[in-house]
Amino acid sequence: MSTPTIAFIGAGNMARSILGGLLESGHPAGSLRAADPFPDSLEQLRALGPIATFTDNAEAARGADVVILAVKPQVMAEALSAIASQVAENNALVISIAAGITVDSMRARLGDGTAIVRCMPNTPALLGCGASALYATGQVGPAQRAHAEAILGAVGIVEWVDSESALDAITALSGSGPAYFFLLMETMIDAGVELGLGRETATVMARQTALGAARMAVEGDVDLVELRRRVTSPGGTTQAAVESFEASGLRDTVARAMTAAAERAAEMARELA
Ligand SMILES: NC(=O)C1=CN([C@@H]2O[C@H](COP(=O)(O)OP(=O)(O)OC[C@H]3O[C@@H](n4cnc5c(N)ncnc54)[C@H](OP(=O)(O)O)[C@@H]3O)[C@@H](O)[C@H]2O)C=CC1
Ligand SMILES: O=C(O)[C@@H]1CCC=N1
Repeated sequence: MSTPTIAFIGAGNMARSILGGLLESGHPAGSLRAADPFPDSLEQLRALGPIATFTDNAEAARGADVVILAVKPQVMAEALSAIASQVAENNALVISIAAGITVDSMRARLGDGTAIVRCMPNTPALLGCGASALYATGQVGPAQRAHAEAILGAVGIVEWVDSESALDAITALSGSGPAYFFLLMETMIDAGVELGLGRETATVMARQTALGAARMAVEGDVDLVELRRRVTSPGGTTQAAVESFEASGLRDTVARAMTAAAERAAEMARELA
């Protein structure tokens, strides 16, 4: 597979993590560029490697094989208009990581024939352990598909989905998901403090417990129910806690929260169309 020239439009958190992963995986810096109106963000990217940077989106997109849209949904329309003619000229693959920006709304600004991949990554991409779901339009060829998979694969696992609407559910699960785990950890720390622990001790123990649990969930091939069973001694402390969670409706609470996230993704798609 030839090395594609990749242009990032938007040089914020997600661009930084994906670009950093590409450099670490051996992608040559000379084939990477980025644009952002704010020089400070560009400087942070240049600290990762000698990439070309621009304050003009069209200049960054000129001649690129892949253009990655890593801006907030609210500025997407402006960014799409800026890159449209460069994308058409070069038959570039456009990858959008923005929540709630549909293929249709991108096509309206880029043209119907544009090869588009919509992607939903997550912030653990910063550490190379992200989870990204990808959806490709019919215009995306096999080589472009392989490029998209290699780019997001540089910062974690990649799953293809075969319907665009699945991305709303993915956003609710893994896109927003890291925040759910952080919230649970915050509440565990607060509860530990209520039970008499110092905040520092509670924080250290909660963080390491999350790390240990996550590694057990991912690294072994034991299913989650069995892993939970192994912690739960009959009539013991874990059973008391889990019964309390179940009685409080934890499963419904999580399902309602994820439904709210998925509905918000669909609503953003309508607002930003
Ligand atoms: N954060 C997350 O957990 C996830 C985010 N996403 C999606 O990723 C996208 C980027 O998010 P994130 O990296 O967190 O956001 P950031 O705000 O960190 O990055 C966006 C960058 O784009 C810059 N920018 C603003 N206007 C323009 C413009 N017209 N042209 C080019 N660049 C511009 C911003 O500058 P300034 O900040 O100064 O405005 C900022 O540096 C969003 O669409 C989001 O939906 C997807 C999955 C997970
Ligand atoms: O909260 C958001 O809208 C973005 C998308 C997924 C994570 N952050």
